Amino acid sequence: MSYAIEAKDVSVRYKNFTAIDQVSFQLESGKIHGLLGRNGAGKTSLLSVLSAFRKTDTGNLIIDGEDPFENPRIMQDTIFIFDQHKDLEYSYDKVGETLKEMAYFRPNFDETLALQLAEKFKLPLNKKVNQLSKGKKSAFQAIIGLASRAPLTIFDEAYLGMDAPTRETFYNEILNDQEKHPRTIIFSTHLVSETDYLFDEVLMIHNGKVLLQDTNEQVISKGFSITGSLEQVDDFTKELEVLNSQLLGGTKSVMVYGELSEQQKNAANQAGLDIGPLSLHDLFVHLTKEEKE
Ligand SMILES: Nc1ncnc2c1ncn2[C@@H]1O[C@H](COP(=O)(O)OP(=O)(O)OP(=O)(O)O)[C@@H](O)[C@H]1O
Repeated sequence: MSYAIEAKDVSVRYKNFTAIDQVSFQLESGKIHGLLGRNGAGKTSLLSVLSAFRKTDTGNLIIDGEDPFENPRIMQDTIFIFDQHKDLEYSYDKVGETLKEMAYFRPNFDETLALQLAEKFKLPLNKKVNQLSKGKKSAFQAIIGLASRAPLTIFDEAYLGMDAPTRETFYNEILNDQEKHPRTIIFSTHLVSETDYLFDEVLMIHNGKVLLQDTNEQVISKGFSITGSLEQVDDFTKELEVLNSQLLGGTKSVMVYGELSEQQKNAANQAGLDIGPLSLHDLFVHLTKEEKE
């Protein structure tokens, strides 16, 4: 199974508004891809074409070698979990029965896993789906997403309504099952600080454009905090991309994004500057900051 994705000049438009603007990227199969973007960045719009819900307005999208739109094979192999709480209001069947019935619709559905997860998420199997609380409805959908073991599994802010311990269970179960049954997972979020450990690769979008795409490791390796005396920090960072800076008395601390050579790191040490790492959260917050914020 090789659910690699290739997007070339893909746009998504709503009448005159361009939500995704000629983006190109490749997503490797069998990996967990973090799709990061602020509110309105275009995450759901992009996922709507990746999940074959709608056709791209420009460009080419190839999933597992084919155009996914109206493609029964790719659609069967894709699961798109998003906030469907309104639809679930019309689900009058019991949780346990609904999970068991999923096997009819999803060829790889693992009923045993679904029931184990229902126990972990403390889902009452005898309750009707529409009677579940908001967080439990999200857990119910997350279980379907995981137990379907779809070659292309898409979670669009699928944790909405879950409390913090439940979200952690969800994240850990993604990692557990992915280790045993690798698939291509796209996980969209702006809760970067609590999800960063999930991602093999990161696709950051902003105002409908790709801001960066790389392995999580590579992205992190380009973020640094540099702290020291005001003059030394200013001198050292004059050629670097400074994301943010803070001044406390005569001490300045800046966040920079870019490669630092060993020579530059040695020079910083000699100048008495402290160099530290940045988190994916820090990078996300500062790389997507608008000028007036
Ligand atoms: N049906 C629509 N008609 C017009 N504009 C839309 C429509 N759906 C989305 N948009 C616009 O497209 C842009 C991207 O929206 P989208 O929902 O894809 O963002 P998002 O990154 O998923 O945001 P959030 O994190 O807030 O869910 C926004 O400016 C939004 O207002």
